Amino acid sequence: MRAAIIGAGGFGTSLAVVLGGKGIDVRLWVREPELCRAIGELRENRRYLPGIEIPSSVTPVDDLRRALEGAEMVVAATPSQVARSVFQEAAPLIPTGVPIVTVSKGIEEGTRLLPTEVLESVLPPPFHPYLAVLSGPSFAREVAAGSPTLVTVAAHWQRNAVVVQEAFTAPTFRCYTSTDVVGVQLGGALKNVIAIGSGIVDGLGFGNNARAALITRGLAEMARVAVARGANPITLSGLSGLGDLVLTCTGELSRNRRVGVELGRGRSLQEILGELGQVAEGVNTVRSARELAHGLGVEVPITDQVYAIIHEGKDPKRAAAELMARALKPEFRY
Ligand SMILES: NC(=O)c1ccc[n+]([C@@H]2O[C@H](COP(=O)([O-])OP(=O)(O)OC[C@H]3O[C@@H](n4cnc5c(N)ncnc54)[C@H](O)[C@@H]3O)[C@@H](O)[C@H]2O)c1
Ligand SMILES: O=P(O)(O)OC[C@H](O)CO
Repeated sequence: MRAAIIGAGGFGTSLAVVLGGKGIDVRLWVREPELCRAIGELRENRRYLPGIEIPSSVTPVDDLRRALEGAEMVVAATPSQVARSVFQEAAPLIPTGVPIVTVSKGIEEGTRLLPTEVLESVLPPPFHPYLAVLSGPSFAREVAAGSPTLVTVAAHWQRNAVVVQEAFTAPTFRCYTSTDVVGVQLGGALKNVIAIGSGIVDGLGFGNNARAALITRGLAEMARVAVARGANPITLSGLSGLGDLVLTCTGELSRNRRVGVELGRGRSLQEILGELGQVAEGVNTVRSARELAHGLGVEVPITDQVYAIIHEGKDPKRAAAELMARALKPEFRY
């Protein structure tokens, strides 16, 4: 099999390691020509995934045409806000009838579209049945290091999900399937916002009770939005909901959580992002998630406060106090 991975950040590179490790012929599209050359020479992506050896079956290329020629599976691994521009250029080069799997976790700004919907809007209709999403608790570094990782592959067409499941499954990378394309993508996108909130809680030094409560009420909020957008609520208790939420809200490797910790400590967003040098999807997703939820008439108090802290400079302590002072209510409305 030949696979094209479009995007050589941490995650695209880690998936190249997984597929390449299975002997799959991988073309890894690297946007930056110098980085592309360095990956080829050093067999390592020192910019986004240092210390991990890239198998010889992975060929880094900086040309989309070379990346996509003869591809039997295409993996879209760019940050979600640039997927549209990259795939507008890639569209005429993608072979027909092959799975196109997005691994981006976000909601496009302005359109509020999910990654598969962005791809649908730039690819002609014959490509649409082949779209899929792979999502779940999967830090790139742990995936590439061979730590056991479990994810979900969702596609409207079950057969397509199975093809992708079989292509990715490896001894340390186990894939489940789903047909809830919306639920799986919203789980992956919205958890980043709650992870920033969880980081803020930790940065403020609030302790374990507060973090557990934030995760639990965050999940309730994610499920409300997802259901209003047509998802099955059970999906949100799966790998791409609860699984990824717990990982990102508690794991030291999470960039979204790190942004939150530093915000909670009182540092400015600009300073934090300047130091990070990688994508923290929740920073943009919080805006689209809030718009999406308000448009659907869904209450998202945590998202609202994370938005106000990030984009309106609200004091995190005041945001926490306002969450605690909300009107009293039953935990669930059965
Ligand atoms: N890193 C992880 O652990 C992980 C795990 C699962 C999913 N994801 C998701 O994968 C997606 C990619 O994240 P990542 O962590 O690999 O990214 P990263 O932060 O490691 O790297 C950023 C990537 O974005 C590319 N990029 C930046 N500006 C661009 C532009 N204008 N046009 C095209 N490409 C541009 C860079 O070339 C680089 O490949 C995100 O949606 C992320 O949520 C990441
Ligand atoms: O580092 P983060 O916060 O972008 O999280 C990475 C992945 O989404 C974890 O599954």
